[in-house]
Amino acid sequence: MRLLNVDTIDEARGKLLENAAGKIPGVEYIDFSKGRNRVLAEDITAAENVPGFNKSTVDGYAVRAKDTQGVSESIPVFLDVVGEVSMGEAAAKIIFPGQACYVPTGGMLPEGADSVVMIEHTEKFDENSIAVYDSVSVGRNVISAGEDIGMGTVFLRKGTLMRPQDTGVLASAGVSQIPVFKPWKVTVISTGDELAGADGAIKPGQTRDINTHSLSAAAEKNGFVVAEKLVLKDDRDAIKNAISKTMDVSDVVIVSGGSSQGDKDYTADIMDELSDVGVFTHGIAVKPGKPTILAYDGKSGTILAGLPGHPVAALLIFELFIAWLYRQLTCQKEPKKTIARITENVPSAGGKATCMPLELKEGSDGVYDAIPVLGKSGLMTVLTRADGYTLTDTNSEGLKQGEFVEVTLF
Ligand SMILES: Nc1nc2c(c(=O)[nH]1)N[C@H]1C(S)=C(S)[C@@H](COP(=O)(O)OP(=O)(O)OC[C@H]3O[C@@H](n4cnc5c(N)ncnc54)[C@H](O)[C@@H]3O)O[C@H]1N2
Ligand code: MOO
Repeated sequence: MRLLNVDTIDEARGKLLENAAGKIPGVEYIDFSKGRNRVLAEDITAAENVPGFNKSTVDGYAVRAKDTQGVSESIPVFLDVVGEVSMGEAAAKIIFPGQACYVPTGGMLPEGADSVVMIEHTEKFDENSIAVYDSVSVGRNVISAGEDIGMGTVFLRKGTLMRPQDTGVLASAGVSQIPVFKPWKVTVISTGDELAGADGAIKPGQTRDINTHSLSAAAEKNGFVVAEKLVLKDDRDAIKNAISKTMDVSDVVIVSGGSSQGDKDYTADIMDELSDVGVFTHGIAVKPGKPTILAYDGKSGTILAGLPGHPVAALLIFELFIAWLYRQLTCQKEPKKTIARITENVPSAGGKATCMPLELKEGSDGVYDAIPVLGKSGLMTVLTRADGYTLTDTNSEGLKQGEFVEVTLF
């Protein structure tokens, strides 16, 4: 009997991290506006205050708050209007007690003013004065200089996966070039005599190639660059040649199919032959994905991953190991999780962690119900129906109806 000597998920991750510790991606500087989905390689410190001046958040009159103490709709205070601030220009006047200055929303507060009364709470009294019918406190209707970001403070951390709001905050602070981790170059090789393309009719016994496309899409989703996509027959030499060639131009070479124990399952042997560290994991205690192969070649600095041919397993294992490793090496946070209530019992896979796809529906009490999407790992719709997955412990007895679990969203 040839049984795989399986690692737990944590053991396999530990070995991956240890062997690929040198794979921390290099750093490149790019225009901040092109940063979406890239990962910051350094903390970003503000070289200027944001905003750079005390800024009104309303159209109104800049005043000294003290002057409006005790004021109400029936007891106004009369202030002299000494001028008007223009948008985009420095406020020239100084506001002394008893004075006010018109300021538009976004305009700069004149020196001496510490608050703004909204225009609708004032009335023109004569050419040069207003009646104020509202009492304001210091800072009212004002964003203070540096309130958003103080000069010299770190406002984005290394490891941030850039979202639109991060692009916005960089713009606000005048940071035009940002250091980001270089994306890994990933080659995706699908193997199998049965594989056919997406176009045209297929013959009985053929299967349309899914993994080349889904794994390339997963690579791109994680910010990687797909170096090559190849679809090969179960031909040992052809597979070996392809892996050997693409190792020179890739950080990761993924081979889907041929990971198991069949007569034509060459992937593990080939990866072992081509890498100096060799295969350090063949078999992981996870369902789906048990036959996964992990190897490392220190000479070329290539991670070799043999993913199971079953498309659901291939995609989940990519996320659990390859995307996870990149996140670890680039100091990223793990994807957000939500809590949801399992709607039915799901038995455990016996000594294996289960990566269970789940569909989320909002329950009557506002808490998410998590409906297990049951189905074999050869059925791609299992993942299209799912909103995320939960990962059970290796020794778990399974999921119990009504139990709350953490769901990682896709
Ligand atoms: N005797 C055993 N057989 C199998 C075991 C086992 O432990 N003992 N494990 C099963 C599990 S679990 C998995 S997962 C698969 C892994 O198989 P391979 O990685 O060797 O992949 P193949 O045999 O080549 O293919 C499996 C299945 O997936 C389809 N496939 C493969 N590549 C693609 C692709 N690019 N796009 C779409 N579908 C693909 C292929 O046609 C097969 O149906 O082994 C089990 N067997
Ligand atoms: O790994 Mo297999 O994916 O359990 O189907």
